[in-house]
Amino acid sequence: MPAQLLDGNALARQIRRELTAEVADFIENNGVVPALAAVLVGEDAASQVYVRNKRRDCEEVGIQSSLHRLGADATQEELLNLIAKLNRDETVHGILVQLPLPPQIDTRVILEAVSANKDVDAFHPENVGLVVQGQPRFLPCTPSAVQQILVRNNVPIAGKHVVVVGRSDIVGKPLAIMLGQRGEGADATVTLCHSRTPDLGAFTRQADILVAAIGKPKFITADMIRPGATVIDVGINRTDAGLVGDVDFEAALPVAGRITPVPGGIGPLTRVMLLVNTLTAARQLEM
Ligand SMILES: Nc1nc(=O)c2c([nH]1)NC[C@@H]1CN(c3ccc(C(=O)N[C@@H](CCC(=O)O)C(=O)O)cc3)C=[N+]21
Repeated sequence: MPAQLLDGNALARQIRRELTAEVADFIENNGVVPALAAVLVGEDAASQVYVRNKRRDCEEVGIQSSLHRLGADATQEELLNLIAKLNRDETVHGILVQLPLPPQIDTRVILEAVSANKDVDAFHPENVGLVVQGQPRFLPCTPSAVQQILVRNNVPIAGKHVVVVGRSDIVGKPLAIMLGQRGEGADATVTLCHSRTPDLGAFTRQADILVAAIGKPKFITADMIRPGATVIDVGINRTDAGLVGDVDFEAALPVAGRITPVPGGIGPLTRVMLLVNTLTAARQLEM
């Protein structure tokens, strides 16, 4: 039997429906519309598409969104000034600085400048620390998307062996921490593998849940998957053949027990988590 598809588009739609009601309630009770400010620096084509999609998502659930653009030659000071203005603006609850930033700008400096209370990406060191301590203010969007697609599809996590491949600050590292945490949707035994892991297949074949977050097209091949395992593909790789994940999907399908497609898997859910965090930010700031 081929793998069950874990449909990120369908789940994203369902969560947006739930959020629409919660946002309406919030507006009725507080007389304030939750608002996200997106900051886009430069002309990167993919970034423009992402930001447009995020704003469309906001509109669908009743969250206000604004777009703040700077040219590709913007200085760090200009960007810091814009962020300071958005930090002070009481009508803005969430701030998202789309990555990557141009080379003349120090990304760490920028991510630290965003008010931790408005940091809906959860990239600020204070918010990273709170996640590590199990007291999150916001959950990082892609790791949260992975956790939610598992939980909402009743994939058992507690006591299972999760193998995460890829140790980035925005996906692999926080995800490994979250799934290994004590509590709901967690309590897994987690192995974090990366580019310096020798005999990677020996690790991935032990996974009940295998998460591919490497950023290399079709890097995870069928022989690296334990039969029946749940395979979560976080990869978004633009190739001549279109958008492909980090997993060789066609080859994995007859081996895996469950699998997320690309597109239509973790990507759309990641965007939903930004909406969730924006509502959370509005609740915390308007209390
Ligand atoms: N501050 C910041 N926060 C981010 O969360 C952030 C970022 N910068 N920079 C870039 C990455 C990438 N990312 C994606 C989100 C959704 C899809 C997504 O919706 N993907 C669709 C396909 C969309 C398409 O065709 O490109 C899918 O997988 O079905 C993809 C990629 C968020 N990122």
